[in-house]
Amino acid sequence: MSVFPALSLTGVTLEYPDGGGTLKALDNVSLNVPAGGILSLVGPSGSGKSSLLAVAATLIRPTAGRVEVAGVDTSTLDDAGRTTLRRGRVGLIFQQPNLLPSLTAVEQLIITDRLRGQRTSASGPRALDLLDLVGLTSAADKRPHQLSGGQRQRVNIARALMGSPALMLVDEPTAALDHERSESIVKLLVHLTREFGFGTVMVTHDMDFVPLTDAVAGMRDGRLSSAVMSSAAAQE
Ligand SMILES: Nc1ncnc2c1ncn2[C@@H]1O[C@H](COP(=O)(O)OP(=O)(O)OP(=O)(O)O)[C@@H](O)[C@H]1O
Repeated sequence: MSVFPALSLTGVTLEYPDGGGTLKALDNVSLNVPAGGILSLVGPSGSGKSSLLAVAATLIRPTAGRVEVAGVDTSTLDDAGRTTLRRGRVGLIFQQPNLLPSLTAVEQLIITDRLRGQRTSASGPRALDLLDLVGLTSAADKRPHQLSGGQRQRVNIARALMGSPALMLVDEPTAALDHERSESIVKLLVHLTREFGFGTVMVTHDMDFVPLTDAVAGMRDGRLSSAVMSSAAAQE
């Protein structure tokens, strides 16, 4: 497992122009997510949760502060370097799986290797292994309209594992699912976090599943309450 935290934010502030002034979407946020640990991020609408994920994903540069992904200080990278880091080391899982309607489950995974510029015969077997791991062995040849909401989210998760992510950023993965399916998706994310040794930040509105994760941090008005992540949990 990596000696570096999967994600380290130090004094991160993100301002948006707002009328004549500025709005602080993130206000001096510091956070460490160890490899193999999973953090729940909760907070009211507009508190800055998506902004935190966007900064961690290197999609937005912060106004101030430091963002390190797997030990890489992202402020030292140009746009191309950030894109390479994101494609190679960051997995993104959103509420809506955004699968391509014409592709089968296994093709949804293989295409991500192509997008990374990797044309290798290993993509197919790896994609099938990952579908197996998320419980979709028999659904590899099905297209999105033939899958349930929970199965689509599992394809989405397997797709995010195709690179070798050090950091997994997950935004409301269960918002479209019933309670039982939601719980099994969160349990799967916890299991994969341990198994693959990446760090995970999961935004959730559902407090029921927070105890399944290692720690919880609350956001309010761009500020983060302390999130102490047990390294013991990360090393289980
Ligand atoms: N592109 C933008 N331009 C200007 N202001 C923005 C932009 N994106 C977000 N904001 C503002 O930044 C603040 C934080 O927004 P953010 O989307 O991060 O909150 P959130 O906690 O993810 O909300 P939700 O739970 O509704 O998704 C809000 O006040 C929002 O209006």
